[in-house]
Amino acid sequence: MALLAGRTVLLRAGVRLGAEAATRGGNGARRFASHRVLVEPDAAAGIATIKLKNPPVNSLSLEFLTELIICLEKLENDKTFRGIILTSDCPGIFSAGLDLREMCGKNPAHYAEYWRAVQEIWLKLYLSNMVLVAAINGASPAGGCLMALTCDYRVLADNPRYRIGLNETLLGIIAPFWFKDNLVNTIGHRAADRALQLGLLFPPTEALQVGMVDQVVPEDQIHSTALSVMSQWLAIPDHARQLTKSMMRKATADHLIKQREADIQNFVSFISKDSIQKSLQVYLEKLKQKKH
Ligand SMILES: CCCCCCCCCCCCC/C=C/C(=O)SCCNC(=O)CCNC(=O)[C@H](O)C(C)(C)COP(=O)(O)OP(=O)(O)OC[C@H]1O[C@@H](n2cnc3c(N)ncnc32)[C@H](O)[C@@H]1OP(=O)(O)O
Repeated sequence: MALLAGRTVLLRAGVRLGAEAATRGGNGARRFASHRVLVEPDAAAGIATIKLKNPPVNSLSLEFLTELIICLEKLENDKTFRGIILTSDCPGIFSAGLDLREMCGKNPAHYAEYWRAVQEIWLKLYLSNMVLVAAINGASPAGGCLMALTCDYRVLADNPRYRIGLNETLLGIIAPFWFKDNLVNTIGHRAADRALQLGLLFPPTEALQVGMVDQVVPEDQIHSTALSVMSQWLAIPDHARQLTKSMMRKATADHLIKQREADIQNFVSFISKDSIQKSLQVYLEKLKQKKH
């Protein structure tokens, strides 16, 4: 059933899927992997585990986003799968968010192409017909947090270094309205107002308290917990759950869909400003110097 999916992916022609491979797993399910997106299918259970693998920090580059979008489309169109567990293959990092190098020192056409891909991954995840469970096994700032927020349920590993939140203001940039909408829908208006203005990154206990995640578990239990949550969600008849999900999310998604082009133009003109470019460069430089 395709109640929510089925929209077109608008992406640059010629983006390579790298070493994409499709083979048959032990249980007969197709196993497909690209350079950076590993898919572990469990056909019997109807679940695919997506492991993000773009070391060192799973930053969301254009190529990585493109691979992820294609992977999600394949899974969405494959009736074998009713649920996805989204997790990371990079130790200690779920995702560092948008790749700052895609937003620095490039031309307006590149910024526009990049932003369209960011919008697309959000729409694909947020409107998926499948049950999405985020098994957050590492730090999850900004775009990394946003990916987790699109899921139906979030389990976070209990490690004080695994902070999660929309920290855009700390970089001198602004979370777009649809990041904000997704956060407000998750933690409520007052908590989102404070979290966004201060760019808060919540450690696990606080993330649970504010409702940013649904459960915090010891790190070695993250996958088993995600599987058990998934089986609970998959016990609900698909049509009822999907229609309910659509009812809950459609207005938020439509808010972006109706003004996608204007949102791209806003992003391009904002990110192209000298002052913003300067802030991003300083932030990147600080990240690099942190090690030395
Ligand atoms: C009227 C108003 C109109 C408004 C219009 C609005 C328009 C919209 C505006 C723009 C909106 C943009 C939204 C942005 C969303 C984002 O996601 S921005 C990205 C935010 N991410 C972060 O702040 C995370 C930064 N990274 C870290 O904090 C740490 O790296 C980590 C994730 C906690 C991991 O730490 P550690 O394991 O110690 O690794 P590091 O040594 O720090 O990093 C390793 C290398 O990776 C590089 N790197 C890290 N993060 C990124 C990244 N996001 N992008 C690119 N590269 C990254 C880091 O520099 C290191 O590189 P090397 O030194 O070369 O090894």
